[in-house]
Amino acid sequence: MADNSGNDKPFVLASRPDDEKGIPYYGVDILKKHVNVVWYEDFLKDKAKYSELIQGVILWVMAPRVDAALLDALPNVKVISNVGAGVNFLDLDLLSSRGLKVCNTPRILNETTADMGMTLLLASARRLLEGDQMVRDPNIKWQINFCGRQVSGATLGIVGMGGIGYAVAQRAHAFRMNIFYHNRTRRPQAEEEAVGAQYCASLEELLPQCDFVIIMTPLTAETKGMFGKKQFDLMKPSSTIINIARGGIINTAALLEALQNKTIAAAALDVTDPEPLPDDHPLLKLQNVTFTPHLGSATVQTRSNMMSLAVQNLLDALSGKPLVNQVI
Ligand SMILES: O=CC(=O)O
Repeated sequence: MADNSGNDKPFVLASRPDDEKGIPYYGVDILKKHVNVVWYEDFLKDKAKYSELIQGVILWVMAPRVDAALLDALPNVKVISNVGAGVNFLDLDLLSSRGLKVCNTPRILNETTADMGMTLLLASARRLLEGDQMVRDPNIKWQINFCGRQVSGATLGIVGMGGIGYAVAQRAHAFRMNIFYHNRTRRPQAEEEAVGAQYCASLEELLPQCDFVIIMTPLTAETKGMFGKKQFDLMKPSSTIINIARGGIINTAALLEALQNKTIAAAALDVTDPEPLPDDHPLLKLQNVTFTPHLGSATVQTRSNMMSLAVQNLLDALSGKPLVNQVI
């Protein structure tokens, strides 16, 4: 492509590294090797300079926000390339009505995200953060009889048996957990001896049996608010809910009530609705909730791989090559 930069790399819009959701330094290096980066803030300051040049947008942790106003200002944009698997935050109808391609980076984050799912499960079960606080804080009495909940041999329910769900099941199997799963379609591979998960056709069947329930399903119109009062009422009072998918799958008010009323024992949340939670949100006051700030795929190795794949997707889309990771 001819441009005024003295090279043939396409111009691509992205979020600046010092933004809250900006690209980290290792991502910037990968990006700059292959494209001319226009930082979103620079674009906002001088739209006339960049509008016509920009052919693609790289989305890092859902930023920058792609809406009709942005697309109106980018007449030559052809592809939106997401560094991540879930694209629930994009208006796919709008993007397809404008003839744009959307790509994502599924699969390469499965193992890392499953590691995080198990990390949250273990941390919540064994009260890791409360124990850490107890050791550090001179105002909290050090006590050796500070018990958590048993993981080995306990029963895990996996809601959403895609690639990440399967990787969680493999890890849970190594912990000798009994595994149940619920998925729109049955996954025979998960039921084989190597993992030994048992299928439940409904949440009604799955939830009452489980000590831990981990949510791994994408956020769609069908899964939005999938966990509300009715589902928490079906869970054991000693059970823990873990969400490493999207905050909106759980009704936040119902979760708060379930935790406050001891309908369930604990929660471990990598994602919330809203995200982040406002500083004064009552969930933040509860000791039996373990939080992480949407870190499912957050290792430098995996996030670098995701960035490389997203850039490759973008370049393929611009050069008209067949797309492996095309959402629309
Ligand atoms: O949340 C992260 C992703 O969708 O990849």
